[in-house]
Amino acid sequence: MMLTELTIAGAQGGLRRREFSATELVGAHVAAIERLNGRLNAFITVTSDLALDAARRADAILAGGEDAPALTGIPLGIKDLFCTDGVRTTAASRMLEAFVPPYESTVTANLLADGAVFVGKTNLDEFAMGSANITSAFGSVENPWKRAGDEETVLVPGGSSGGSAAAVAARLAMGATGTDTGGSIRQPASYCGIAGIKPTYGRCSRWGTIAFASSLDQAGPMARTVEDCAILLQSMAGFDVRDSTSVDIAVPDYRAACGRSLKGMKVGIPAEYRVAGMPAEVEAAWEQGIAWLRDAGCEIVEVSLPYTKYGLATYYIVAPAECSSNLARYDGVRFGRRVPGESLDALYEATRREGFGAEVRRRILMGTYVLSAGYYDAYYLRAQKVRNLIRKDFENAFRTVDVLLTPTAPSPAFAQGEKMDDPVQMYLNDVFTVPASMAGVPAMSVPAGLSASGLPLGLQVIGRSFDEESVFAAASALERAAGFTHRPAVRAEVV
Ligand SMILES: NC(=O)C[C@H](N)C(=O)O
Repeated sequence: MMLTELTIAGAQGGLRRREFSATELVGAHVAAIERLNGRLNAFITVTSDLALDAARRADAILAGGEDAPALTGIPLGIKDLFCTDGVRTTAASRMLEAFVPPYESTVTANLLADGAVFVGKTNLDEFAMGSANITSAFGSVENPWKRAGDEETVLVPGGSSGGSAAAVAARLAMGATGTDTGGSIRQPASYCGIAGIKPTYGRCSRWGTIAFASSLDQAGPMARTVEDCAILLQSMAGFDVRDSTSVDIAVPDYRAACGRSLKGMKVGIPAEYRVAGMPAEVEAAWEQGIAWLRDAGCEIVEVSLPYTKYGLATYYIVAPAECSSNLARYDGVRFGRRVPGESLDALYEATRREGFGAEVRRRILMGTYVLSAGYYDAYYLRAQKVRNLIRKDFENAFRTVDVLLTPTAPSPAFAQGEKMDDPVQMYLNDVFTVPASMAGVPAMSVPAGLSASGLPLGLQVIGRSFDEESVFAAASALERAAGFTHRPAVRAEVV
């Protein structure tokens, strides 16, 4: 049996039926990481020994009988933005190169309590700022997919959770955690041919997740199937007194929502997402998705989200503003890197100049500018007002429909080196994902098919606040209709 090909749902059964042990399952993934991570660079830190120890403990628990927690023995990658007790957590930044947290984030603590085994910390854009995983201080990540007939060109995995997406696609982990501020789970999932959900803002605790833009950051799972994402989110989600923005409402049975009948579900197609210049194949994948949902019994309704066109512009005001404030803590005094200087100001400057990469500095500068006296009203305050209008757009749409369907990204994965010198081109990758982030509503990317060049294209399902169940139901119907069994060129079994 090819253990690295299993889904989480499949492995849960196999472990309980003793078809293989957790040590074998984790061992197969650790071996795959050892063979492939040198090339893909999906992990910043590999924790093989810790993982194999945890796998042995998992086997002892599984031997103990039926009530082993749900994720016992399941190997996962953890985005290196989640603090992990005793395991280095870098945010892919030189600033935190040697930071070993003395505590565990709530999301990873929840996964550990359910028995999950962490095989390592996955690469990302520095402080989660980027859409191609090229801003990491630990080097870029290679997308395991190749354009048809072109083994040479290295493609980006998307970002910022690019290491998580590449690791899951290449079968180095069965699932992974991601975080999504403006698309960081959904866009890399789309580029790497896997599923990923950004839950409703407030569904997962942000405690112990290194902050980028606190009013937008949300943790979520990435895995090869919709059901596996449901299984992971079940564990990750929940109220936490330590995060005042986490919401105290019950977490429903997400797995039961997968495969639920869609008869009578109303699906909105937002007119404003038909942007000029969208590649024909992305549009075609979208039309196909609409047809699949109609065939599954949904009623398709045209809706309007008029403020969508301001989504990107306002995101790139609000997110940098919050980032400039959150990242002020990296001053060389309290923790992280310190570069000595003759005065306190000199120490701050030297530390921040050396510790932050170009994209992080750009965001801090933009953020500081839009928050500064004289510009605050013109930019930040206005952006917040527009954000409210974007949120109202969604509220209005969800009065008549249950979910929305859109493409996840305007293109398939692009080549490393492309769009590097043009930040605005890079920001445009987020055009379809950012509005749901601004509104705080849940949104999921699911693989829908391949482009003419043989690369995965994702579709996005957006739902009402706290109604991830409808999102899972629609996404699993799309997954079934798409029958996406394609696998990337670079993966565990082919090396
Ligand atoms: N963090 C994210 O959601 C990624 C987004 N592309 C950004 O650069 O802000």
